[in-house]
Amino acid sequence: MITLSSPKTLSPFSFLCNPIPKPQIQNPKFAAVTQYSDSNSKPTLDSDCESVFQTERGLKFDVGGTFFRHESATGRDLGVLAAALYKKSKGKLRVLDALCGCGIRSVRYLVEAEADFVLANDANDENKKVITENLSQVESGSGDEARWEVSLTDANRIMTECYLKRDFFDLIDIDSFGSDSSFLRSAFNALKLNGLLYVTSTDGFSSGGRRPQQTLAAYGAYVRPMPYSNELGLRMLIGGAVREASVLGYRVTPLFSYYSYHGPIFRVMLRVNRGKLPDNKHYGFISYCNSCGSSQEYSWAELGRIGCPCSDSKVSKSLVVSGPLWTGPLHDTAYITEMLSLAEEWGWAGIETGTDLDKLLNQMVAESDPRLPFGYTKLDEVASRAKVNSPSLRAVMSTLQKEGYAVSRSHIESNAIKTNCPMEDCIRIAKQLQQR
Ligand SMILES: C[S@@+](CC[C@H](N)C(=O)[O-])C[C@H]1O[C@@H](n2cnc3c(N)ncnc32)[C@H](O)[C@@H]1O
Repeated sequence: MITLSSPKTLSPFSFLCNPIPKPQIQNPKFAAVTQYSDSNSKPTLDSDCESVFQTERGLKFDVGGTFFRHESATGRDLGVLAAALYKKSKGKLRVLDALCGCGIRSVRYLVEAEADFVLANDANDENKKVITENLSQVESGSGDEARWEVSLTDANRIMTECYLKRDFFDLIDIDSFGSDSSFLRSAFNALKLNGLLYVTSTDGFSSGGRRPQQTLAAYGAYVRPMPYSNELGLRMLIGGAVREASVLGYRVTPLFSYYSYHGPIFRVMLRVNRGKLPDNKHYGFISYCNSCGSSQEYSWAELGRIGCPCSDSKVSKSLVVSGPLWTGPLHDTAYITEMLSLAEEWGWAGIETGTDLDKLLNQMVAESDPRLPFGYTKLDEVASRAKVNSPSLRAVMSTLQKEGYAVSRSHIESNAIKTNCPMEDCIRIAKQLQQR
């Protein structure tokens, strides 16, 4: 039962006295607002509609002039599921929503994941009214019993303040514009051991390999153009977190990795523990040969053998290399399976959007098959190399399975497959299918 009460605002921090410049708030053309009506809970995207909407669970949100993206709803759904699993297993959940916008995630963490406490922070003090009004749907409590607080400061500042007070969180959500890398270190510091860090990037240009100097600065990875750029984006994000975590003596494990072309948005849920990655396991390099279309992974120890079997010369103009990046699993299968059962138990089909969460989570389970390699193979690329029309996804997958290869769809690219079948055999199969 949600009751109304007055909000409590976090006091300013006197000892961190450098004034933080007001962040550049993008005036987003994407911030079209979704309106839900009581009669029809399916949203319609319409930038002219009112800025108030209601979720299927009766929560009302005013997005006011805040940055609100309807398309981020699936990312919010996944975050809430993970938070609820954490609460179920640990019995306690304290969340820091470090860039909360209108506070929609904060409310959802409180009501749907039953968080004990949420600190909702946003640097834009013009958002205060909207955030507090939205959070006022949940009783605020007071003192040790406080269920939520609002803070209006820079995310790094609030996380550093919490760390210095030894006030640690079970889950920190960093939903930033562009790259989140500047928030990582203070987020690790403010997180409990075994806690969850939900990080974001909306930097599709960089993962496309068009700004290698920028990816080097932000994520410590030199990223070049490769056909599976959106998976590179996720791996670059995780790799950046691996690097930052190891500076502090932590290691991260991805629980799920989610890409959406709306934005685009790259979101990764990481579990953070003390310790280093053994021998830089899963933190290495990937090569792609533009000539033959094959990809290969290399650990740091294998850097000396970078090359493509299709070329006599080791250094080929056709070969591009990106890294270091996360080369390990994008998802923890057991964890996604738990998320799936919870979504089913709740009767969830995407609480805000009606998205088919079951389908998404099932695809994530399928693409977690340990036999499947880095990247995905776009069927258009296969068709172009085979000089045939693009084959049907279903026919290619069924042929690959019959030939004993591992294969799955990719939640990242609809007309692509993940497979351990070499490109030359994919080309052969595409030609055979064309002849039928
Ligand atoms: C992508 S929006 C957040 C959307 C929100 N989490 C949601 O689910 O709808 C990013 C927010 O970060 C805030 N912001 C930008 N820079 C910040 C900073 N350095 N510290 C804290 N908040 C910041 C902006 O005011 C904006 O509301």
